[in-house]
Amino acid sequence: MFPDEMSLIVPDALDIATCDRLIANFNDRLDEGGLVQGQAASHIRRSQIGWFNEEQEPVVMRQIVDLVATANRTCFDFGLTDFAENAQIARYEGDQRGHYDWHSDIGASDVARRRKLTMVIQLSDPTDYDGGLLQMNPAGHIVDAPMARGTAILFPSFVLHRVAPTIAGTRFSLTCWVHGQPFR
Ligand SMILES: O=C(O)CCC(=O)C(=O)O
Ligand SMILES: [Fe+2]
Repeated sequence: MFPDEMSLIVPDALDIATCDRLIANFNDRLDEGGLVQGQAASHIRRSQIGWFNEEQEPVVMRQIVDLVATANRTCFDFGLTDFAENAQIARYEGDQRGHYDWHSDIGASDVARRRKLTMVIQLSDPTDYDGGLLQMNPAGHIVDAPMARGTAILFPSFVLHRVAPTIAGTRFSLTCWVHGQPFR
């Protein structure tokens, strides 16, 4: 069964304590994101990002792997083979109007062309920021992602999505990609 509106919502993918811990661990270790071919492209993306792997966060990665396996088996049925990139933590600041303009996650690089499934987890409480909405445009209309803390949103990596400008407070997210043979 392919999910409605192309995206699958999984509430409570991470518990609140884990969201808090990831935010606290990463908050002072994030660097400016949104470099496009080495150039700052703040009109496309303004956020600070960091990365973690299975060694650094074994429990979180295990939860993600299990969740993705179930989601793929029950909904997407894509040919997924590996997690070829580390997981990303991003921070969008209201006083910088943190955002990420409309894009697909499938890119030209060797790794980005193998992205098939994208998963975003909402790490922040919705009362901690205004704006900063994750939105998808799977079929010519905009679908807002749920904001509840710990909720995972999974969608095919070719689906257009954005983070609308954050206008107050701070939003943190966790994003990872699952890879396989490029779509054909
Ligand atoms: O932070 C988010 O909610 C989405 C991030 C994203 O789309 C990306 O890193 O490709
Ligand atoms: Fe994205």
